[in-house]
Amino acid sequence: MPYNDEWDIRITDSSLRDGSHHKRHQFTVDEVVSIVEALDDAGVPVIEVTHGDGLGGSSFNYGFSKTPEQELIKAAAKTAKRSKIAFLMLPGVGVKDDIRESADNGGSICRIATHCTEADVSIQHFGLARDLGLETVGFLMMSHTQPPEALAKQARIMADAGCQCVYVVDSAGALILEQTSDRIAALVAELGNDAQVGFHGHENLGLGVANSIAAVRAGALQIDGSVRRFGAGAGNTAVEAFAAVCDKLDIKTGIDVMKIVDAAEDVVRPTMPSECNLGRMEIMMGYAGVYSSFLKHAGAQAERYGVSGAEILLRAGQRKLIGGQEDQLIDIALELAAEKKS
Ligand SMILES: C[C@H](O)CC(=O)C(=O)O
Ligand SMILES: [Mn+2]
Repeated sequence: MPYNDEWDIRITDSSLRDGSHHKRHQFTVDEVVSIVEALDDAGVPVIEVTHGDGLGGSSFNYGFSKTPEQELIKAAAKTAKRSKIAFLMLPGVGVKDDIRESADNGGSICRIATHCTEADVSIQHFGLARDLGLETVGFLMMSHTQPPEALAKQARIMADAGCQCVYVVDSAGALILEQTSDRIAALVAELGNDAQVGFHGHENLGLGVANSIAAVRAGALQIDGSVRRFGAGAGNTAVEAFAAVCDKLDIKTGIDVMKIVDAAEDVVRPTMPSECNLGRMEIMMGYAGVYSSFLKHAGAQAERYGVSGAEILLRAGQRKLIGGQEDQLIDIALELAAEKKS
């Protein structure tokens, strides 16, 4: 079943949220306005704008924002003519008042993210979002760590709480083709008509676009990406490449391929501090199953303690660290430094 009359699937661009990790949360209002203008004009249906770690993420632990995220959400909503503006919140990092403020500032899609075994912490937030008349999306982060059946049970908790689309979130860019489609298929089977299923990919093993196509073939109706891959780790599925592939496969996205490739090159790239690399640290994240937003934190600790960033990430994967445990990267760096001395 297609998403609606216009699209077979709906694409959400996350460059102004997931890209915030790569930019160390330094977006300005002018940058947000120029990116939203270009994406809106290219037909991107949804644009997500928030601190990389969601509402309330601006902090010592995650990194302070240059511009308050509510100003960015407001500017995005004022600029967009057709695109809807989404925002992300992680219960505990953000609070319910952040959702109310984002809605007041023009955000219309509330995306609630939890670790993929802890969907129950999202229940009250989905309730609030629906009461406010917002569209709702649920994010099961680090989905590679759980088998399809376990993820489907967590998706059911979100759907029963009022979530209208549950995402398999490959936070570590660790899923490989069938591992993606098996998870999507399990959620589709569990949710039926109760909620849609989505996929959020990362490029740490170079599989973002291929995994997203596998997800669509397994029944996903919503797909995330970031123009120019502007996201954490090696970045997200490139929206422009994915839109082009969909066009060739006759999957309707509503995105104008010529306009989105221009937006990627001429508007988004100049706002990026650098291209999102697929170097040894990023590959290690996909290989070891590490949360993509750990990249900058691991890099900083590697430099501070004179140890290998790739080693830090490998150990983070072995310890199965999850979002919120950024401080443990310091312990690992200290441990590696001590081993180096002895
Ligand atoms: C808060 C995270 O950055 C959410 C996300 O994009 C992911 O887990 O991937
Ligand atoms: Mn992500």
